[in-house]
Order: sequence, then C-alpha cells, then structure tokens
Amino acid sequence: MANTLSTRAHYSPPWADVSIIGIAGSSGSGKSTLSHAIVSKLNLPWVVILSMDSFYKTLDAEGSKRAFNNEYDFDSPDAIDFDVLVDRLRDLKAGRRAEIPIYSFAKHAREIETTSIYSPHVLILEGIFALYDPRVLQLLDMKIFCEADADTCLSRRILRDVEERGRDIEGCIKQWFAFVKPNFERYVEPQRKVADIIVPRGVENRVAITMVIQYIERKLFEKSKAHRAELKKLGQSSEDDPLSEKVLLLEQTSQLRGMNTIIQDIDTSAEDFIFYFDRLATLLVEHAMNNIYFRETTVVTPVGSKYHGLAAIGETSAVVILRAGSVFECGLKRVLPDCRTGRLLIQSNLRTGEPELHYLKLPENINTHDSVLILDPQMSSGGAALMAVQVLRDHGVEEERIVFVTYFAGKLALNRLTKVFPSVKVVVCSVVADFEERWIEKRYFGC
Ligand SMILES: Nc1ncnc2c1ncn2[C@@H]1O[C@H](COP(=O)(O)OP(=O)(O)O)[C@@H](O)[C@H]1O
Ligand SMILES: Nc1ccn([C@@H]2O[C@H](COP(=O)(O)O)[C@@H](O)[C@H]2O)c(=O)n1
Repeated sequence: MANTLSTRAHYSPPWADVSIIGIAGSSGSGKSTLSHAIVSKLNLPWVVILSMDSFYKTLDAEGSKRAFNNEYDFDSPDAIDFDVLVDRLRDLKAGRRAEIPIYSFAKHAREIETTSIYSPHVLILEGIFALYDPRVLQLLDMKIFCEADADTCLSRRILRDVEERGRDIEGCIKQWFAFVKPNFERYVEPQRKVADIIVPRGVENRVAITMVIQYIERKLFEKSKAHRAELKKLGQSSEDDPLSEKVLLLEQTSQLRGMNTIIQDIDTSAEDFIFYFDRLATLLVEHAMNNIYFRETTVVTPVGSKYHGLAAIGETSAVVILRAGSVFECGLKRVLPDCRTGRLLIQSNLRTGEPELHYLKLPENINTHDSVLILDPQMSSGGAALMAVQVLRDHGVEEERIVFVTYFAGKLALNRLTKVFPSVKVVVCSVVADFEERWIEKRYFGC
C-alpha cells in the first residue's frame, strides 16, 4: 500500500527541543563573559548565546532623550519586551528559525537589521532578567545566577560602557545610583532564589564552569543517542515496505543503462565519468521538473501559428547538500540556468555516524517558491535526506513542493524519507543496496 498521511512516521531533528540555559545576575557581574567561556570550552557549532539586550523595547522621542541624559530606567523589567522574547524562545524550542533584533547601546535603539538563530542544540540566554519571567523559566533547562560584589560590577561596567557603549564616566555613575543599584536589589537579586547554581566570581569559577559543561555535554550526548535510535527505528519499521508512489524512478531505457554502465565501471576515465554523470544529472533534473506545477499557456510561433503549451507557475529553486550535491550543478544549470541555489553542509560524525548540520544558506523567501529541488547524488542511510527536508520544512517550505533528486538510493533510505515526509517526491536513477558507501563525489571531483 502506498504511504499516506495517516502512516506518517515521527522524526525529530537534533535541534528539536533545544536545551536553554538562563544566566542572570547584576550588570557587570560577568554573565556575558561566562557565557562566552562556556561556548569556547564546548567548542561545538551548535551552542548559541542569546542576549536579552536584544529585547529592550523601542523608545519614543521623549524616552530616547531621557536615555541620552542617563535618566531612563533600563533596569526595570518594564524596559524589556518579554512577549517577543518568549515568542522567539518558543520558536527555537520548537526547532523553528527565529529572527532576533540587534540592539545598539550607543543609540539606545534596535538596528534595522536582525540576526537569525536556527538549529542550535544549546542556547544560552543571558541578561539581568534571564530568570525573571515565569514563561521564560518554564522553558529553561538550567538556571544560573552569576554573582560579583557591587563595587566590582560598577567598576567593570564603567570601563566597559565607556570603551564599548559610547558612555561617559559621569553618566555611568548617575545611571548606576538612580536605577541599576536600586533595581538590582528590587528585581535582579531575588532571581537567586530560582537559580539551580549560583556562580560567584563568574568566569574565574572553574568548578562551576566544569559543572555546566558536564551538564551540557551529557544533554548533547543523550540527544545524539536519541536521534540515532530514532533513525534506526525508522529503518527497522520500513524495511519490508514497498516503495512509496512518490518515488519516481527514471525509465530504465537502453540509453540510460548504457550511461549507467559507463558511470559505474571502475575503469572509466575521469573525463568520461564527468561527461556521462552530467548528462545523467540533466535527465534527473528534467525528470524532477516534469513533476512540478505547470499552467497551460499559448504562444505564437515564428510562422504565426499557435502552440498550446505549458509554463512553470512560479519559481523553482534548488538546495545542494554539500559537498556531494555539487555534482548536480552542471545538470541543474543546463535545465534551469537562473535557478537560485542554496547550500546545506551535512556531515556524518565520524565517531557516531550521526548526520550533523554544519552550515546552511538558503535562497531568500524560499517558502514562497513553487518548487524546491534538493540535490544529493546518494541516499545511503537517509539521515542526511531527512535532515535536509526538515530544514526546508522549518523554513516554511511545504512538503508537496519539495522534490529530492538523487542518483543512487537504498530502499531503506527511500522508505525512511517517504514515511516521515509522505508528500515529498523523490526522483532517483537506481535503487541500490542499503547503506552503500558514498563514492560518486569522489569519482566526480577526483578526491
Ligand atoms: N572575572 C573577571 N575579571 C575581570 N574582568 C571581568 C571578569 N568578568 C567580566 N569582566 C569584564 O567586565 C566587563 C563586564 O562583563 P560582562 O561579562 O559584560 O558582564 P555582564 O554581561 O554581566 O554585564 C567586561 O568588560 C568584561 O571583560
Ligand atoms: N540602552 C540601554 C540599555 C540598557 N542599558 C544597561 O544595560 C544593562 C544590562 O546589560 P548588561 O550587559 O550590563 O547586563 C542594564 O543594567 C542597563 O542599565 C543601558 O545602559 N542602555
């Protein structure tokens, strides 16, 4: 029986249910320095710092005037847009991309540009009110309160604000005694009570940092284990299933078999390999294009007669899974010369075999494109394919609009992908043994 939506299997990528660590404490206590120390100790691509400064409310002209006179209270919770912060945290927790405002302390205002966060496995939320809002507290996996005595905080703050935030010493002192100090006692300090760990001396506190690192490493290990187990389970449950009707195999004509013979022959020269692979890639992209949306149209020929034909409805873009997917670029250009192309770097962890997302750059407004082709010449375990489709889904691309284009695929991998994403089409040249080692890109690029 063909796959239907009711038989959809569950898959959650490694970035689902991101662990969020909150670090609160007085201004100048070393929250930001501590956060950076944790990130650099972990030395992983998926740990991201989110500063609460990004969520300061926009000021009106009067507020801005007061801010420049050091007369605006930035140390009251009212200065923070907690609703937007909670929204963004919820998006990230759900594995979605979140647009984060960029704040300028020198201008007391948000910049026009935003920055985006997507797919962290761990997020560090740092700010004077990181443990303040009950909705935020609910989302936190670990709560830290960073401590330093008030004199230290003030002297650090003066040095930093004069050097980095465009302030003068007098203004810093005025702001400190009017707002920072009283509000620390009123709002910031009480957050100690909800903290799991109090960290005196911030970044100098090696014991505390080690504890936090161990906690994060344990969480990441558990997640990786769960992700691998999920992939394995998906494989076991789909082993005996027939291929979905969404798997569109190229017609095995004698031309195609001839090309395959040359491509698969170990003695084929590099030039011939590239020539025939490019030809085949063109056919695969053509076949994908046969399965996108067209509308009827009529054109006039040079001799004045009418031709009733078809035209693509909207834009088709492509996403190459690096580095193997680059072998499709020549074929893609032949069929769609102006196709906007994004890139994903997905690599298998050498130790665990787990696919990991390392880099992503997608065409702008990809969610509005009519069709998106994902290009990868080999589908071995299906892990990279699942991840790539999930990335597009997280960026608003509807499943029906995705066509996965591949040269070789194992049946298990095809079943895994179409069970999780039953509406995704897969264009494939040959179905081969499960878990076949990747070799196409090595032959194509000669290394
Ligand atoms: N343990 C420390 N020793 C010396 N300077 C520090 C220490 N921790 C932080 N600083 C410095 O103090 C200033 C404020 O630290 P920061 O981490 O920005 O504090 P917060 O984020 O809590 O406001 C920065 O210039 C930073 O380099
Ligand atoms: N326009 C602004 C906004 C905030 N502040 C001060 O920043 C402090 C929080 O940032 P830390 O990195 O020091 O935690 C807070 O105490 C505000 O007084 C500001 O001066 N100007």
